[in-house]
Amino acid sequence: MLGDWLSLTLDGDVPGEREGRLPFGRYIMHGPGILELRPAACQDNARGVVLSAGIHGNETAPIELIGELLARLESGLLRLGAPTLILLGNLPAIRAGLRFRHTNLNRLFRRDAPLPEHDEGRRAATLMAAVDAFFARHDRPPLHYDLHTAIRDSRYPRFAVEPFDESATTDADQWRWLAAAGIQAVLHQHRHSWTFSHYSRHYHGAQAFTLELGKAQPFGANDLSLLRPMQALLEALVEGREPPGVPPQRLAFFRVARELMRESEDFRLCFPDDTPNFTEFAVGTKLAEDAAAGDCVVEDSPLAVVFPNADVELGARAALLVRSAPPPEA
Ligand SMILES: O=C(O)CCC(=O)N[C@@H](CCC(=O)O)C(=O)O
Ligand SMILES: [Zn+2]
Repeated sequence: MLGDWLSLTLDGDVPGEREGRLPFGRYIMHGPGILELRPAACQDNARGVVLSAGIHGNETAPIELIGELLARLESGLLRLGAPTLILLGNLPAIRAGLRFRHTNLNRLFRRDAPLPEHDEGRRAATLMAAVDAFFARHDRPPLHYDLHTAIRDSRYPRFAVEPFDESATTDADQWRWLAAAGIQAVLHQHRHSWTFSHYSRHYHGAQAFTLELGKAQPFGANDLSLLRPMQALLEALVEGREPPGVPPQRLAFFRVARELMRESEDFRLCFPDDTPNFTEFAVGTKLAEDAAAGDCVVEDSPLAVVFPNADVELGARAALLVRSAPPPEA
């Protein structure tokens, strides 16, 4: 049954059985794209694990990765040992192969602002409620990995975005696990970003990251062999085992210096569309022209660009401008 859950969900079918048995526990379908796995026996080290994918509908590799995880749980190759919530984000956008339909779902995860009255607004509310209920049900250290792929190539194809929060701290173990899982760089956010991983960190104190796992490709075109170390991390988490870790020296750390916002219709980035993430620009380089905000020029010291995208909504982020940062203290 679980092996079919992804395809049934994406076909828009309602699976007949909403609850069922697994070799080492039970599954409960709380709604479309919301699947909880409850272990028969919870391991001592188990976290409350939230894994989300498809928050952007065109980012398919993480969905395929989760499909493999579910198949291995169902066949008993993996021994479920941690409460786990699997979430598929923007279902209509996944079906259409689009990043989003009306607005970027990954900017809507906040409690203090009205949500838009369309698919993405309603989905954000549903996903937040699912996470709240899951973390309330399971008294385990909360963890949320929101799995994505990026539009462009990257000097570091696999990297983590650490959401900002004044009071949350990241356990040193996370860097060791992520390094062992093939993550190559970490980007610290500099302010609240209202993304899904930020939601879990800010409101639940979870160990939470957006994980960028390569470049976005259509279903079937992903090379999952590059994600085997990440698969090993996810498997350890759902089994409630302590994941493998390596010294995090191999991670490159960056901090956001500023966000480049699109303020007007008359906006353009002054570098080629296919510029890879983390490409560095020298002081004095003009990065963008905006009829309202004026030119954006690199000042003080070189800046690298991450997630450049001129084609965003007005008032949205068109790029993160980042600088290398010291590794966090162990
Ligand atoms: O490749 C791109 O330009 C976008 C990739 C993407 O979807 N990134 C996430 C990052 C979320 C975060 O800042 O934690 C996003 O933009 O939502
Ligand atoms: Zn994404």
